[in-house]
Amino acid sequence: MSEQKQTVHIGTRRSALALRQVDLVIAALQPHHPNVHFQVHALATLGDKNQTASLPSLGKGLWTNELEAKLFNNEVDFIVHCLKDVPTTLPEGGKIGVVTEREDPRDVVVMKKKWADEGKYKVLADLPQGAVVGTSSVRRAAQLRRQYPRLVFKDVRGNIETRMRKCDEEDYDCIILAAAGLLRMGYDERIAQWLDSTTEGGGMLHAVGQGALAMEVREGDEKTLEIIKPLCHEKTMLATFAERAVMRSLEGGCSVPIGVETKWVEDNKLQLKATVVSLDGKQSVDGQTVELVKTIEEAEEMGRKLAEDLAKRGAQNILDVVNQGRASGGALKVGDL
Ligand SMILES: NCc1[nH]cc(CCC(=O)O)c1CC(=O)O
Repeated sequence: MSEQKQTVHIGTRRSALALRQVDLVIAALQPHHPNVHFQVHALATLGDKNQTASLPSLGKGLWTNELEAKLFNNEVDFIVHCLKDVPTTLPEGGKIGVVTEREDPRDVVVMKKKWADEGKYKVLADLPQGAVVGTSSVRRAAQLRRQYPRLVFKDVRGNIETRMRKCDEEDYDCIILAAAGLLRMGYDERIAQWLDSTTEGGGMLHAVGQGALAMEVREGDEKTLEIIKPLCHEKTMLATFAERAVMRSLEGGCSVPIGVETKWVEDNKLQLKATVVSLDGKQSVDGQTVELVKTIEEAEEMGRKLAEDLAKRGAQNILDVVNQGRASGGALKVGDL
């Protein structure tokens, strides 16, 4: 008699990217658990439903709250998140059990199709005075304002396909996206320029956790943890937990102008860079450190220490202005400045 199949329930957003990510997770887990049926539960979160408001105005948990409700009422056994969308402090009872091996964490430029086809503009430095860059990320807008003060920044909301369509058809010259989303969806050919701390002409540091997937479980659910742990990538988990500690210590959220970059420079030595930039791009505080990191605790302590260094050198003042502006309903759209 065939062995009874066990069913494991997975929660996910229902965007094309999120569904693609769950497919990748199931394809990687199934060989480890041939007798498990993975059942996908997809839903729209606040961030998916509200495609018009600025991201900062939607608050923390805009990509996760509804999924965590299903986790805590036992409708799902774990959630597949984009780690960068997971607030740095989880609700009571939630735990990040697994972080997958990271896709390329960089941000990239997608040029308007007309410009790409004509070869008119290839990189940000080619764009003329007043050219329009689409992004709803204050992190992206603040850093690029600093590097390219002649450019104009304008909100662009929606999933990857929607944002590329708006770029091609509406009043944008380019948009800024995460490479990871484009690569997972097979849109590699739309990548015009890669942006990181070494980009010629001016780049930027990526979002905390960008490019990594996180699997959230109920605290103490060792059974589910046992099922998903084959996908845990230690170096990515350590690096992203150091990044998350920077943001947590600066009391930032998903929508604050904090950029990071991590790199394993020797076997167990982690290089951590971070930057905090004012929304208008005119003030910034940058820092970096290299430390021996072998445990989550060491990773988080590294992030905390760098955050304290940044705060002492003016980063906290920059973030206080950002948060005061938000509290008074100030500039919440990247185009408001
Ligand atoms: N909510 C936006 C979001 N969350 C995660 C990704 C990219 C995929 C990743 O970082 O793993 C994106 C799209 C983007 O920033 O362009």
